[in-house]
Amino acid sequence: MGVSGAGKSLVGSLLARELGVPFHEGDDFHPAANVARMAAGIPLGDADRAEWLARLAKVIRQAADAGEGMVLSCSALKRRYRDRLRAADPTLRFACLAGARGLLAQRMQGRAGHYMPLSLLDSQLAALEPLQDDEAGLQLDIRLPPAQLVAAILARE
Ligand SMILES: Nc1ncnc2c1ncn2[C@@H]1O[C@H](COP(=O)(O)OP(=O)(O)O)[C@@H](O)[C@H]1O
Ligand SMILES: O=C(O)[C@H](O)[C@@H](O)[C@H](O)[C@H](O)COP(=O)(O)O
Repeated sequence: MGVSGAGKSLVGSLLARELGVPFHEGDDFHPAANVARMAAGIPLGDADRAEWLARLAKVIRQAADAGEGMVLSCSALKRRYRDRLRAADPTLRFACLAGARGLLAQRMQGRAGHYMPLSLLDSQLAALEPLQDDEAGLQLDIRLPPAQLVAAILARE
């Protein structure tokens, strides 16, 4: 989890590979209208994210019911979004990728062909509610190289 540019897709896919489990890219579950909003520079609100979260919860529940592990990259910016996802699998754990605005902006600008404009970074940071003490998971510093981030997550397995 984390704001745009935090490294969810990169770190999540590497983690899934290490674990030998499927990787799901949360962005792929946004309704087309959400992608259009973001591409137009309009931040998503709670109502926009409801269907997306329902789709993510379904993926989580299916894996849990099958007794299979998986890694899902998704922003999950607010506590209540994470509660919604945890309801699908109470054993869900979150790795929160966190860092400074400057580095996030640099990383957003450094990737090509993504619909998410840099202008939405501040709204993402404003919406972000960090992991709370009673939420299973860990917070990670995005200044670390991807392999070290993966190792830190695996060390908590
Ligand atoms: N820890 C890291 N160190 C160096 N580059 C990174 C790191 N994490 C991500 N990146 C790069 O930053 C950009 C944004 O990462 P990405 O995984 O697309 O973020 P998100 O999915 O959270 O939006 C990508 O170009 C990615 O390769
Ligand atoms: O809840 C949201 O507002 C979105 O999920 C958002 O956080 C996400 O960042 C975009 O979908 C762009 O995707 P990237 O995070 O891959 O840039």
